[in-house]
Amino acid sequence: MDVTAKHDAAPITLDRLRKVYPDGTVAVEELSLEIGSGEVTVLIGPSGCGKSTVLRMVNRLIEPSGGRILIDGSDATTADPNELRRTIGYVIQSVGLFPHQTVRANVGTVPRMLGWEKRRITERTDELLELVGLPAGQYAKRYPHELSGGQRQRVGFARALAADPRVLLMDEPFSAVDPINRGRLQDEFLRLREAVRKTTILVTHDLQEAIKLGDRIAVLSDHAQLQQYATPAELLARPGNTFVERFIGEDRGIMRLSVTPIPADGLRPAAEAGDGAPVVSSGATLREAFGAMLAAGRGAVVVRDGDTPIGALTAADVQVALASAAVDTPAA
Ligand SMILES: Nc1ncnc2c1ncn2[C@@H]1O[C@H](COP(=O)(O)OP(=O)(O)OP(=O)(O)O)[C@@H](O)[C@H]1O
Repeated sequence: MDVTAKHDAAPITLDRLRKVYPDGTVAVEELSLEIGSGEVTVLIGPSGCGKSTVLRMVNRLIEPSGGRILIDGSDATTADPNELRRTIGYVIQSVGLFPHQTVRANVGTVPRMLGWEKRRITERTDELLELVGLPAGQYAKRYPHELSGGQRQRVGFARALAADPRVLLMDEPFSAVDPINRGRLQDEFLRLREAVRKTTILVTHDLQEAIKLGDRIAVLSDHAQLQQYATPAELLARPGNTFVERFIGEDRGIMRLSVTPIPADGLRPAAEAGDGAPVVSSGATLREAFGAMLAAGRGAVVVRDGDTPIGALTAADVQVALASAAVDTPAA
């Protein structure tokens, strides 16, 4: 059985979505957002600005006070909440695994609710455990307390994918994990995304994470007011207003290095890098190229396409490439 995309991903439209809590708190004033099929959209903004409220309205853990949520064109706000949740994977910071159930039973939760045959559930859970790097032979029979925090998070991710949902909601999924494991889990998420393309809304307060994982980033201010909705490169090159500029902060230039590719047509002859210069691949970012120069104590790198050197890039070229990327990037 193929564990990867069976159901197509679905586009999501938030249409003038609103939430006022019973005590009168306006958590979401009126938010409209288009999320493309198979894309990862990150919601980011200051604490208390309404990110989790927005996310939890999509799977109706919180009932909207107004507006609509269209998933693949149909209105989620009028769907049966239980049925809706079976088509939406949900990953949260504290994972929420059932402590008295094995890893396999945890991952099989939704397929069991859907009445799948036992054998099909076992096959599916074992494949997903393999996919998230926890081979079933070793981990399926363990209980959550017999796993590390990062491993529990992976089980949570496998569980969210079990019934092949069209949509994934992730609320601070990596924030309870230490920085080293967080980096690994983020890398794994990127790898899994290639295999399992789900429309994903991810909430984080970590800008680096947003830039690394998001196809698009929605920057929100209090009451979930949308300040800018753009790709990471656009956001960093052209913050839409002073709120976004302040939110991104002074590391904007450095962060832009990691979203700007090496310019294929702006390279010098490879020989100009000199003997023994460090090598990077043509698909690398300016950050990787600059990092390789710093690590080797050299002023240039050789850029290779496979085994073939296609040119050289100097530290000064990095600066020029960054400046011209700002000009080339279309306005958000
Ligand atoms: N059940 C509730 N009743 C009243 N107000 C609430 C309730 N839940 C959340 N709020 C308020 O709604 C606002 C938005 O909360 P929410 O949890 O969505 O923010 P957030 O951006 O996810 O915050 P954080 O980044 O700190 O997790 C906050 O002012 C919060 O205090």
